[in-house]
Amino acid sequence: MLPRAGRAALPPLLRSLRPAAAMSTGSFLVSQPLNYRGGARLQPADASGSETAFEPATGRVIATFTCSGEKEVHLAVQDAKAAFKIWSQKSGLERGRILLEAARIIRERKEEIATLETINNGKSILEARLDIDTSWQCLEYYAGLAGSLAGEHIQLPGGSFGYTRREPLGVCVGIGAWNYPFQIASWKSAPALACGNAMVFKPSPFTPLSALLLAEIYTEAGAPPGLFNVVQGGAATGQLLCEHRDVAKVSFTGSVPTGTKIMEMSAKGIKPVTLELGGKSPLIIFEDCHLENAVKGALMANFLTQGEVCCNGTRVFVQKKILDKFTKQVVEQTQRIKIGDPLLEDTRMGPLINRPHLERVLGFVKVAKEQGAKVLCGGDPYVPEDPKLKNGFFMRPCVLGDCRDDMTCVKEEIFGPVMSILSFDTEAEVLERANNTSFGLAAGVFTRDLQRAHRVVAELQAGVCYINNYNVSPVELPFGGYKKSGFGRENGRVTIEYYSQLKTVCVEMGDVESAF
Ligand SMILES: NC(=O)c1ccc[n+]([C@@H]2O[C@H](COP(=O)([O-])OP(=O)(O)OC[C@H]3O[C@@H](n4cnc5c(N)ncnc54)[C@H](O)[C@@H]3O)[C@@H](O)[C@H]2O)c1
Ligand SMILES: O=CCc1c[nH]c2ccc(O)cc12
Repeated sequence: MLPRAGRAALPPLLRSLRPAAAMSTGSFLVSQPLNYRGGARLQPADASGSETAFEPATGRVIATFTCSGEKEVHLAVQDAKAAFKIWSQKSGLERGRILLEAARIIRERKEEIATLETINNGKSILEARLDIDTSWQCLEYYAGLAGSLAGEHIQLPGGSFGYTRREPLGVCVGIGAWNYPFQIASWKSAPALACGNAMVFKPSPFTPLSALLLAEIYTEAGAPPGLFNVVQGGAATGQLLCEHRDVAKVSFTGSVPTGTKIMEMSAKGIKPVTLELGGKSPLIIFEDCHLENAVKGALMANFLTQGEVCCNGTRVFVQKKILDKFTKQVVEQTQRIKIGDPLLEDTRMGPLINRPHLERVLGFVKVAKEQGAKVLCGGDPYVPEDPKLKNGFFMRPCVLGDCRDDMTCVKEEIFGPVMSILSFDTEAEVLERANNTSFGLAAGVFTRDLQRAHRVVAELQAGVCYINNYNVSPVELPFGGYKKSGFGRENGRVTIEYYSQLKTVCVEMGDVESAF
């Protein structure tokens, strides 16, 4: 085991986060620099504007920070390049050992990281803890794979042979969305580092904080300075990263419009990209399902992280015979969801990410009503009793009935707690309708008929399909989309291929047979 830095060597954010009192709703503030480069937190060398981060539960500003300009982005990439030289020479086993140590530290600090995530994102502490679990599990998983990365040996005529080497790409850029800040940083960095790459990560400017903890943890675990760097900023900073000539790959999680721009920029530099984009996923409930599980599945498919989840099954197709019974139970359970201070143990839904996003989601509900959908519950702003939450970005989770395929709420990604219920008659009909979208991230089926379940998922145009469950994401399984929901995968063995390149070596054991 490599030596760990002592507690006294801990950088300031980590230490400042330790006192529990500073980690309660309505009191957390950050004033330290939020960039991380070369193994230390620092102010960026130059600026491209500034941003503010909020605590969604109270509407308070918790951090104001400088967005990185061209110089800072360049320095971060250079630091990553220097670290890459050292890191890529280590054996997979050595890299795996450091990832394992980082996973252990994340587990040890789970409560602190989850609390920070809840304060900055608004998701319930219960969910934040699960996110952190999936994060350290991801590091453990790729730590395990790192030691077994290998090429092939291929026998050729006359004793000659060839072999392949799986080599890292170099400096990889990760660009994240705000809904799973720590998890996105972990899911991108773990496979990248396991393969021998270095990374510069840019979080969403709405959630700049938790990626810094990950950076500090990698350093504490023994990663060379510069191996994992954090630059803060929005579109301009992201663009500088994508266009930098020393960046070998971009892995992006976010919206389709931004994904399109990232792909255009990467195309100019012939850089491989992974795009984890949006969705409007179908969840199909057949009349022979286990109803209680299907109802639970529909809530899981729609209301985690206030509905701000890319793979949510927001088009809930229910076979006619069970429509009324299913809808009644879904509405009853949705109305029981406890909304409030996300740091309280019994809260199950916190605030949305910010005021403009809340207004946007409420706007979708308004349009749905105008287009003939029936609001069966929620869909309005919510003001918790606790006075410190009166400026928070809360709404009540919404179930829309009488939905049709041509409605805006059924066609567009809302990214909030709004479930649209649609009815159907036959398997062929529902498959046709479920696939009638330009997205293809996820899909779900609830049925007791195993043959039907597999027949239906084989026809669904989606990268991730669930049978009799929804929104579980074990790190062993690849995750990613079809169609406009993106390409490339995160998690699972296959992601190694997205963070490495194959070199073929051809070895001649005889004389050269020249054609000349
Ligand atoms: N498929 C997935 O795994 C997944 C996961 C989470 C979120 N999402 C999607 O992300 C969206 C919500 O997240 P968001 O609002 O943060 O998305 P977004 O596309 O607005 O921003 C994502 C990231 O890209 C950066 N960015 C913005 N413009 C850029 C540019 N021109 N060049 C480089 N970087 C740029 C942002 O600063 C942010 O860090 C939803 O559509 C959701 O479905 C998808
Ligand atoms: O929000 C969409 C799905 C998701 C949940 N956690 C992560 C982490 C990294 C991603 O690229 C996507 C997701």
